[in-house]
Amino acid sequence: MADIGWGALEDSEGFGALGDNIDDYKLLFNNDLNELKSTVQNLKHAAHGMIFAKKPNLLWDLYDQKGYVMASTNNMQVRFDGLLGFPGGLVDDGEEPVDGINREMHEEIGLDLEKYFFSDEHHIASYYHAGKGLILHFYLMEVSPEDYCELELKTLSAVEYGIETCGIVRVPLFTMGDGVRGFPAYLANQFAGNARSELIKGLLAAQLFSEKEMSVALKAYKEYTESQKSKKLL
Ligand SMILES: O=c1[nH]cnc2c1ncn2[C@@H]1O[C@H](COP(=O)(O)OP(=O)(O)O)[C@@H](O)[C@H]1O
Repeated sequence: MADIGWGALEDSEGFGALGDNIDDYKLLFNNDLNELKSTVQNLKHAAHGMIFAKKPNLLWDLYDQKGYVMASTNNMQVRFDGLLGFPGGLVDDGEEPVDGINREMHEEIGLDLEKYFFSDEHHIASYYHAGKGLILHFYLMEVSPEDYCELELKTLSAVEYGIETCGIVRVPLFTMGDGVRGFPAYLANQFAGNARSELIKGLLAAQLFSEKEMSVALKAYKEYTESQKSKKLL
């Protein structure tokens, strides 16, 4: 494989560097955000969003699917860099995060901004990574199941499809008989930034999972990843 290094990507490669510890991402409250803006020079912002629809139905007459969650594009494993993440991206200098997410949503999933756009009301959390000088803003938007399916189809003709985005995936919202396959196994993928935590937060905020259901799923995910550490996989 040719090693061509970073080239033109060099300026931004540090933001996506692998090996983050989830504790590096601190949840911000309004005052924290204002204080950071006045005290830290060269803060960089990124904004990502989860689009979901609620449609309880039984997959194979067995598993309650609860609904649809577009937890990805802009690159999920499937991202250009091999990771999973939500649509969105870096906010341009001088741009507001909410304008950044709308721009990125249009570029990456072809979101029709005349019909759907993210506003401050959709913002549910922001996180700060001090080492990277990066603030991640996370948004959540519900659409109807019919519109969700239409949005999915549009992703194939988005400007960035095949470049930054390699296709969307739906997140399985159920757990199978072995207690791992389904949502817990999905969590064991590699995610960009703190997208795994954002997904968990988004599913709870959307009331697609109860706290109890989530804690059972997280326990299964943790036990599974722990058990994999001692396995020879290749
Ligand atoms: O879904 C996500 N949630 C949280 N952080 C993410 C997600 N996707 C990417 N990131 C992080 O956001 C930053 C910007 O990456 P991204 O690839 O989205 O921006 P870009 O497409 O503008 O280069 C990186 O630090 C990356 O690790």
